[in-house]
Amino acid sequence: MSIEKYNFSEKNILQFDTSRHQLAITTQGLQVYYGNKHALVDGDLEFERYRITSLIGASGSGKSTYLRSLNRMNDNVAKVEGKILYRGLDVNSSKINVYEMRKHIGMVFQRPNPFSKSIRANITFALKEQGLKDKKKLDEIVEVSLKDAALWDEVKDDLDKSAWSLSGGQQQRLCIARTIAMKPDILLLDEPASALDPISTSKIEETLVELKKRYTIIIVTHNMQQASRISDYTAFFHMGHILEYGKTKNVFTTPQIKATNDYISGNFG
Ligand SMILES: Nc1ncnc2c1ncn2[C@@H]1O[C@H](COP(=O)(O)OP(=O)(O)OP(=O)(O)O)[C@@H](O)[C@H]1O
Repeated sequence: MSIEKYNFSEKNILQFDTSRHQLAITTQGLQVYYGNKHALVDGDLEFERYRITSLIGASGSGKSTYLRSLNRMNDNVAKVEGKILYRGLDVNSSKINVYEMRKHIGMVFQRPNPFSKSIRANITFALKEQGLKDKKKLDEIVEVSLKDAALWDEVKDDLDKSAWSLSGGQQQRLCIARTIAMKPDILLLDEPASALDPISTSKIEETLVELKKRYTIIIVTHNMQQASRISDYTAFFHMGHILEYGKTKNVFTTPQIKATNDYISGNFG
């Protein structure tokens, strides 16, 4: 398939045939440099569709660098080499329309960052920018997205209140709702609960486990309990290398290498 600029639309990318394609996204030979700093040395991973994969490892090991490369958040910040294969296209190609691609591969950041707008407008803003005007349709997307992010019951009577009136945990679920309103295939989350209290954290975790029925989720986390509670697969990063990858249960109970064992048992990092 040729990759021309602006062709990242549904009709131009491969449709998933779930009987044949089990992988949502794959990276091959991904390497990232910040100037002379070789922050990601060998980023080869495959992400199974409709699963949660945790990226774990000590501070500075390259987890966020890897995650942010998956939807080109490192453009203009770092040099990214290698392939990111998604539905027949290389996301890392200079010919990709990054704006369109991010509708398919969405990201939620560490700190909740709702727009300074109403709860409703946080969800409808990008949709309206894209030309969706039908109020009924917009209302429907607001409701479905907030329900999917497990926030609807808490905010349904306050949709026109400022998003900033919400608690940190609610703001983060609003950011998840805002991202899934674009109907992405893949959700990237960079420590989405690290700034939240334990109750908000467990709500986010429950939400993610529900969401994996329809989305492929890749999450950076420092919280080992969180990784083992919610993820199907875990990748262990160490000094820019992905040293271990496998089913979460196996990585946590029978790690294959000492560095993984040391990290998950708290001996370093
Ligand atoms: N914008 C940047 N400019 C220069 N160096 C950077 C930049 N971002 C990250 N790095 C460096 O790249 C390496 C990997 O950082 P990265 O943030 O990916 O690690 P991490 O495993 O996600 O760490 P943490 O868990 O602390 O977020 C580190 O040495 C970091 O200092």
